[in-house]
Amino acid sequence: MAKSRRRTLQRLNRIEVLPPISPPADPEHVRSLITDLLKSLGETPQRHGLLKTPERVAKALQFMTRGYHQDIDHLLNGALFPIEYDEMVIVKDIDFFSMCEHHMLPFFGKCHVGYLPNKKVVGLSKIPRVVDAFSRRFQVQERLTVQIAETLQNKLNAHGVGVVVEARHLCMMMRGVEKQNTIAVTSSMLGAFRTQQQTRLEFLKLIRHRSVGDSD
Ligand SMILES: Nc1nc2c(ncn2[C@@H]2O[C@H](COP(=O)(O)OP(=O)(O)OP(=O)(O)O)[C@@H](O)[C@H]2O)c(=O)[nH]1
Ligand SMILES: [Zn+2]
Repeated sequence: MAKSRRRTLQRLNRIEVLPPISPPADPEHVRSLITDLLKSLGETPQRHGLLKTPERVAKALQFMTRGYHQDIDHLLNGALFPIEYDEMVIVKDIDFFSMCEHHMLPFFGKCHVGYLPNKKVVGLSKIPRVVDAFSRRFQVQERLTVQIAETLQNKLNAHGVGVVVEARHLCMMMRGVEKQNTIAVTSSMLGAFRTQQQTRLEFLKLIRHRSVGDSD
């Protein structure tokens, strides 16, 4: 099989193996698990300060993992516009928060997205929404990066997509190797962003460029 076809199939496969949309967790069950967790860690869940903690944690976890219940098609449908614009579109400095799947601790930072439209553009706000849908889950940074890029490529049928994610991982800061200033950078370059060096360089230059509204 030709190399490029194998690569395309691998890409499609990765999209197809996205976890299905799951129903929201039962809050009562999560609350009791948190109570047990507190007990196991040596706490007394009945003491005053902890009485509402399981409920608060259940709510917080539900919020921080809401990506599992988001339908990307639904999210993008209605915001794909047939517009003749064939220059690069970039939405950069998108703040995100995710949770590392190894330690269930946050990793967070910025995501930069660029694409070369092919007869249609997507509503600008939908790009951060896609970033949120994939980051609000238990993740590794590499998979997050690829899922954002491949979803946009797939849904927009773009000439190319580039995604760069820069993040700090609390599992490397507050435990483990304890490095406070380390930033992990990942990227996924598809289509023209992979095959044309000039396109990739333009994207990388523009995401480094100082933005409107930035202070001096
Ligand atoms: N590639 C990748 N690794 C990650 C990510 N988040 C956390 N990790 C790493 O996952 C690895 C898990 O390694 P293990 O040796 O199984 O776990 P550990 O003993 O807790 O590792 P330390 O963090 O080194 O203490 C660590 O090296 C983490 O830094 C991520 O998004 N991408
Ligand atoms: Zn981790």
